[in-house]
Amino acid sequence: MAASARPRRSVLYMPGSNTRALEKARGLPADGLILDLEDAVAPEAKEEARANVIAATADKAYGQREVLIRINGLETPWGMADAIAAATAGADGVLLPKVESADMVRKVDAVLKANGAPDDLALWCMMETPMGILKAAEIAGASPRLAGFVMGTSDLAKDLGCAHTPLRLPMLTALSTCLLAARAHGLAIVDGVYLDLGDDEGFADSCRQGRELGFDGKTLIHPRTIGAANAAFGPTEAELAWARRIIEAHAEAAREGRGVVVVDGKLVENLHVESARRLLALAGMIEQLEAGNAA
Ligand SMILES: CC(C)(COP(=O)(O)OP(=O)(O)OC[C@H]1O[C@@H](n2cnc3c(N)ncnc32)[C@H](O)[C@@H]1OP(=O)(O)O)[C@@H](O)C(=O)NCCC(=O)NCCSC(=O)C[C@H](O)C(=O)O
Ligand SMILES: [Mg+2]
Repeated sequence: MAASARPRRSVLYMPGSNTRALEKARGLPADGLILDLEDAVAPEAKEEARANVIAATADKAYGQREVLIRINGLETPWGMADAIAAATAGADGVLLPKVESADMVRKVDAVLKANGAPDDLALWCMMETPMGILKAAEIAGASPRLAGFVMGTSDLAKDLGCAHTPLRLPMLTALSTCLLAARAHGLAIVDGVYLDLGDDEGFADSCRQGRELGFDGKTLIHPRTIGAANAAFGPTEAELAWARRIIEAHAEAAREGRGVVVVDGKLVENLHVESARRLLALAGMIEQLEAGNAA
């Protein structure tokens, strides 16, 4: 499954054990939600968290927000039961942690299929270990169900032994490797979390960097950061105006038999027009999503 085109500017994690957060997310302006059964949930709360998450997704109360369930790995005591429960929970996708091989993806895919998962249930992979990063291309092509990658920069920093600095210089190779693999296979890709909830400026810089690198959006740990992520990864009015201008100017040039045109001193070719059309389409989808969620 190539990633469906939809806004993924802000994707908020919440622990499946936190019923207040699961409830609160119904009214939050995040494009996507990750209902977590893995690292945010203590071992003694795993069963209860699974039941909470299944109840929350069965309710269909998250509107048009994209809902992913992050299960525990199949090698853990909870992973198999999580995958079986998630198969028919009504979520948009299942997010598999610490993926290190195509085989891991195929095993979960098989469990989902054997347990009645609909064909359009997407599979997403956390990219967060050195081996996973080295195998990114193989993982990205592992299953037709695969729709996207989520960067797990906290686990990655731990395993690399590198500093988790605001602009992530020590992880840039890993981020870019996953971007290359995801885009080569038509997958979506969402950036990792920013851990310092008191550092708004650092958060904004990190979003800007993520967008420049090519990520579709950012994973978040607290609702207070949703607005800034939506602003950083959404098109600005100036970008939309430019997109409309170059589409028009290029169409005019084409009518005159020319393939390129110069607008405000900048060369515009067909590839720029394609990007401009994609941006306008994203803006339309954002408008629709926000209207749907506000209704
Ligand atoms: C970090 C938190 C523990 C803070 O929680 P809390 O103390 O409750 O914060 P606030 O009092 O400021 O909350 C204000 C209201 O917002 C709601 N809230 C808070 N967080 C969330 C959330 N994530 N989703 C939905 N709603 C949320 C509170 O309930 C308050 O509501 P109200 O009662 O109406 O006032 C907490 O934010 C938290 O648990 N965050 C998520 C942590 C998490 O999921 N971590 C795991 C994912 S990160 C990861 O694993 C990355 C990856 O794997 C890697 O390796 O990098
Ligand atoms: Mg992790």
